[in-house]
Amino acid sequence: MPPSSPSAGAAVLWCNLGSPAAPTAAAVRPYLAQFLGDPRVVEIPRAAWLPILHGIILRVRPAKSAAKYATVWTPQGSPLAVHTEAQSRLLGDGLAQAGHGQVQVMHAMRYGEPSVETRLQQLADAGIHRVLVLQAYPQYSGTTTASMVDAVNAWCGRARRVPELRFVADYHDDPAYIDALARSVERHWQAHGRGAMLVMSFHGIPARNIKLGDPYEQQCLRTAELLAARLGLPADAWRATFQSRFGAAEWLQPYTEPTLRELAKQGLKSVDVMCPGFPADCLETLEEIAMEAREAFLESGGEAFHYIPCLNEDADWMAALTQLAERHLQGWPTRAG
Ligand SMILES: C=CC1=C(C)c2cc3[nH]c(cc4nc(cc5[nH]c(cc1n2)c(C)c5CCC(=O)O)C(CCC(=O)O)=C4C)c(C)c3C=C
Ligand SMILES: [Fe+2]
Ligand SMILES: [Fe+2]
Repeated sequence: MPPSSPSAGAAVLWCNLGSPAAPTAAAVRPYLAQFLGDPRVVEIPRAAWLPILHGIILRVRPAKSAAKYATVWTPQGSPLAVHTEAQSRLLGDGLAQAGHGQVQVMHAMRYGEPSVETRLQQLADAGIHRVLVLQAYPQYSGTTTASMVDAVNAWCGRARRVPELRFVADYHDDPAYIDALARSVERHWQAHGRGAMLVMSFHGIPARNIKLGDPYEQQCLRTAELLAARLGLPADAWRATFQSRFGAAEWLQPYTEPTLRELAKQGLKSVDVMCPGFPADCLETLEEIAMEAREAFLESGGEAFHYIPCLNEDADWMAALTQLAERHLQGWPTRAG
């Protein structure tokens, strides 16, 4: 298809946060510089924040983060990158099977590679001028979802031919997403038995963002309520918590690890922990939850900690994602012939 053809189908860009290129301080430093230099992520005035970021944080954190990444890294790369790429391939297969053979699916990362900019340029070079931006963030947050839109807009700001664009803001209450999560919990219970409580841990954000209008907390709580209802859990059998606090400011509460410690001290012996806001396992789930939070629970008197993996390449989840993409592709030329 020549690059200027007006009917070269459409593309889905499956976007996730991204990982460093390697679990080394040298590779983590530029990744963190890009991530923590994003004004959507840290909303402290630049003049105050950049000296702290470059003078303190980027001197200390890369080595510590790299050591954590090393504990979860796979021969194929970071778990987040491996799962995101596989999901993109499976979404392409799902759309092709549903008859949308003209849709090209690619994955892109907000920080690191393959960047949103790289992918938009590749699509433009291939003559594709309709792009559906679908993000691996079921719950909307300005820190993540809007930041991805910024990256798309940054490329568009330099492009001569701007593609027709669609963004999916969130799918926190999508019945097929909730159902895929529920089935993954049920499968886990069948294989490993059922803990006395299900803790659903979401990535945190600063509490201030909520006061300024970010719907993230409300959407996380809605996901958790819908999932608990779908599983038939009474109110005292589940909790929604927030993890990965960064810095000294107040973040969304209750915090995951202190909650797990507290529950264990109150006599809870067994717990199932899952991370419904992360479609792909990553540092924050495999290291912070499945390793660190486990240790905290067991240290505090808990006896059985079961981590329920993220949806990753789960078939129900991939079907849910395919349906979501199909709904948002409507009206675009997606079928051959
Ligand atoms: C200042 C801070 C941060 C905000 C706000 C934030 C929001 C946020 N993040 C995710 C998803 C992920 N975050 C991941 C890693 C990670 N997050 C922060 C900081 C903030 N996140 C840092 C500094 C890091 C890097 C690791 C570290 O040094 O601690 C990841 C994992 C990436 C990987 O490579 O595995 C994900 C995924 C969401 C969904 C979110 C807001 C809703
Ligand atoms: Fe994060
Ligand atoms: Fe973390």
